[in-house]
Amino acid sequence: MIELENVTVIYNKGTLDEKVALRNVSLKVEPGEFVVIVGANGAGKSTLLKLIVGGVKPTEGRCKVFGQDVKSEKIFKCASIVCQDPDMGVFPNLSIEENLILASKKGLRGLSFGRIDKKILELLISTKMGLEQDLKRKASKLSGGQKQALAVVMAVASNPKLLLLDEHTAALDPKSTETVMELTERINRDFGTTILMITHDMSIAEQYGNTIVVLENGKIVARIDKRREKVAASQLKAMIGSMRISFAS
Ligand SMILES: Nc1ncnc2c1ncn2[C@@H]1O[C@H](COP(=O)(O)OP(=O)(O)OP(=O)(O)O)[C@@H](O)[C@H]1O
Repeated sequence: MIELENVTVIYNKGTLDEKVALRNVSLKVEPGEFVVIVGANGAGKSTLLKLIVGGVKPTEGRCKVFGQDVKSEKIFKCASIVCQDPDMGVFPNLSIEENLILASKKGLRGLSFGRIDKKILELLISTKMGLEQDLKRKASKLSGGQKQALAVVMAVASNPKLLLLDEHTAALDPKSTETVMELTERINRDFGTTILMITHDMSIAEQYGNTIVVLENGKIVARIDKRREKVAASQLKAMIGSMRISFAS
């Protein structure tokens, strides 16, 4: 599904501001995998996600998604992204229902509002956040946790093959974090959606996903298959170097 071959990304190449963000990175992600990406600030995690959606191009090497070189307009139809700010993932002046219907029509022309898909409504109910109780409520009236749960459900409303999550629980309290992570896991398990998730929370990395990719200074320094070996949050912290980052756990 995703194949990076010796990818190097250099920002502002040839200028005084030149910055190597990824160095000779090779990575394969299979369909249905749930990959957790960890690493200190500046390690290159967001650059990796930007590469996959075509936001940056490899300076060297090759990045293929769905078997082809990345073309942003094609990726847009098959992938969704949720970032860390709960206000970025929802349309505040639209109701919960309108947000979901709009999200399900991603990439289609026109805004014909219809009904919410049964599968999406069930997913919303499964969060136990009460979102389904008043679908006419404006998104601006929701709590941060509710907004982020809605943003994740919206992200899968268009049946994407790939879900990219950039610290999507970073702004949430522990209870909402657990709810949103359980929702994330359910999407991977029940829909088979491939997930790439960045987190600074090592207890989340320990608990969720099947693969952990550790980035350091633009290089992949470890790829851990959790189905074969267990890894504790404390080990991950030690691996990254706890002096260089403040962890949530
Ligand atoms: N648009 C840009 N122009 C120049 N340098 C950039 C740009 N984006 C990122 N960088 C640099 O590239 C390196 C990798 O950045 P990136 O955002 O990928 O790291 P990260 O691991 O996601 O960090 P964080 O955990 O702080 O979000 C950093 O040194 C950063 O300063």
